[in-house]
Amino acid sequence: MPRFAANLSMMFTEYAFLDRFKAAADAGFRAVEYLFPYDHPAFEVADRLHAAGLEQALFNMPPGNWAAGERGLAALPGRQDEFRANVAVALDYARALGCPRLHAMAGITAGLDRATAEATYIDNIRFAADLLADAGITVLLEPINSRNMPGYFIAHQHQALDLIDRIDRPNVLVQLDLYHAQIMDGDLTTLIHAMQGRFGHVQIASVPDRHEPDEGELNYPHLYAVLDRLGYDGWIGCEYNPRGQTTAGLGWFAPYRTQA
Ligand SMILES: O=C(O)C(=O)[C@H](O)CO
Ligand SMILES: [Mg+2]
Repeated sequence: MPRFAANLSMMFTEYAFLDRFKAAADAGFRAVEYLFPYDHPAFEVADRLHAAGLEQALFNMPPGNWAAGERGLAALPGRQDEFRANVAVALDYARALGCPRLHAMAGITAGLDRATAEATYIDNIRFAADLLADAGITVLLEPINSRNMPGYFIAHQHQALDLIDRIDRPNVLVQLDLYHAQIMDGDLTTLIHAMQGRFGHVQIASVPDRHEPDEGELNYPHLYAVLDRLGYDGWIGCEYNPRGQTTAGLGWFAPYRTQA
């Protein structure tokens, strides 16, 4: 049975961030993910997580200047020192939260020399993987669709798989966001089978509107069954924008709530 993690960057936004943990637990979730916890001290975030009895499934390493349009640093030549300092920051938070997965965003590399960006990325992700391995943390790489994030370093699943082969570290896996994968690649049942063992986290949202997974062109109950048959026992992150009030849109979650 699938196990779902509420994404607190997109869900329960009716509440202040630190209050979303209890809201998610009250709605029946047993795990959460979000983009960035860094506006709050790690101990404060951990206190809310633990008070709500939740697991921390995933969060992102610091992405550079998000407000200025930066979307990660890992593939940006000349930003290696900042990226590597950010890995240490994320590690501190991951230890406080007991989080075994960190997403390393690559950055907007349109206009940059591709070979240089790839070499920078491989070196940086190797650094992150080696630093995080002792803490038992997996580094995740996520292809992001070019409609939502034009110019982002990787948009297709095969690009991430190729880079992971070249990075050659056992604790580097794909963050398989099925919303992005449908937009850029499609054929998801075959794709998931082909990627068995290569992804360490899954995320979902409706396509094309990125709402609850009960509308749009994807048959998510079929995809949950595919993941189950492959023995995927990780979390499925609900990275969607609710159509309205978060709990009003959780009808899709009812059949899975006891397994959450
Ligand atoms: O954009 C996504 O789907 C993600 O999961 C990134 O972590 C945030 O942009
Ligand atoms: Mg995602």
